[in-house]
Amino acid sequence: MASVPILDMSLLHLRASNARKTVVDEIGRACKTLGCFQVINHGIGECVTKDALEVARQFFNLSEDEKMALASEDIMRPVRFGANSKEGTTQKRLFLKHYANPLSEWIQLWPAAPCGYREKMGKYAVEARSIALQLMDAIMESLGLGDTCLKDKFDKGMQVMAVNSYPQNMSSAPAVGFAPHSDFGIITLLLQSCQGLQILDRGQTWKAAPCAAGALHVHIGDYMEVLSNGRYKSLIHRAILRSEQKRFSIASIHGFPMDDSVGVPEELVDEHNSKKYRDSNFRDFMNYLSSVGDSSKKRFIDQLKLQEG
Ligand SMILES: O=C(O)CCC(=O)C(=O)O
Ligand SMILES: [Fe+2]
Repeated sequence: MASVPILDMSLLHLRASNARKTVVDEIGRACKTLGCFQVINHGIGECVTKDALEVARQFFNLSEDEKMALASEDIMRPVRFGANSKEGTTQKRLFLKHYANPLSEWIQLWPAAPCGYREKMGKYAVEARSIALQLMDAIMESLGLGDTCLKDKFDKGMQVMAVNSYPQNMSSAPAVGFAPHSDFGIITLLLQSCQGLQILDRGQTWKAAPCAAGALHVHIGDYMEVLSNGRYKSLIHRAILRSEQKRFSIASIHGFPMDDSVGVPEELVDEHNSKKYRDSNFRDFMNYLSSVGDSSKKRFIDQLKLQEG
């Protein structure tokens, strides 16, 4: 099992004391040494997370035809349903992806069934976004960029919800349900119905991530690697199938506004630290994705790296 720091988010609100600084430093250390951490006391109620996982389960329980009628397979569409059979794994992960911010703009495109999907997933999406904003602020603060104009970009930033369903592993051999990858966004909040997430630690060893009740898993995406000029590397992770049961997870991925370019902040570039990544935006990522397909072993971040020297 990976030793993932569990941080108390309520301490972030104590601006007047040293408590906030202590947590910000701990977050910075976790981002640097591991690329992920987990948070407790984040303020999202237990019934909100339970309801979101429950409507996810109900969505995947619909017939194939019903699911296909509620979402498109087209990679460029805002509500997308698909399977990972192309990812080189033997058993299928099903996924539903949709945008979530601003919610009022997207929610009417979300699946109209099962009953309560929009309301319950929407409630979780809004709360997850609020946590993500607080965490992105804290992470920028840990880089010494607390007062930059990035706040506005975070506020108007995009949010993609990836709702995943993994079958029970029926074979006696371990099986990967989601091939190794890093997420393209700035940070990802991951809610899991049970254990199954594995992270590649800095010793290049796969370790199971804990799944404690009430804790949310947070990891660094490719765009945070760019925003930190490589100080915080995006986390490579995968999901394995459980032999005991089906598994569901909801990844809430947070980025800049869709058309805004993400680049290395000038504060992080000097004569000792060259700019390590080129500017890009979400559309560049989508174009990259449609050019390589889901099966790519390459990571988007590798396309952004500038040559040293
Ligand atoms: O199901 C999981 O634990 C991982 C999901 C994931 O990595 C993703 O949706 O990007
Ligand atoms: Fe992921």
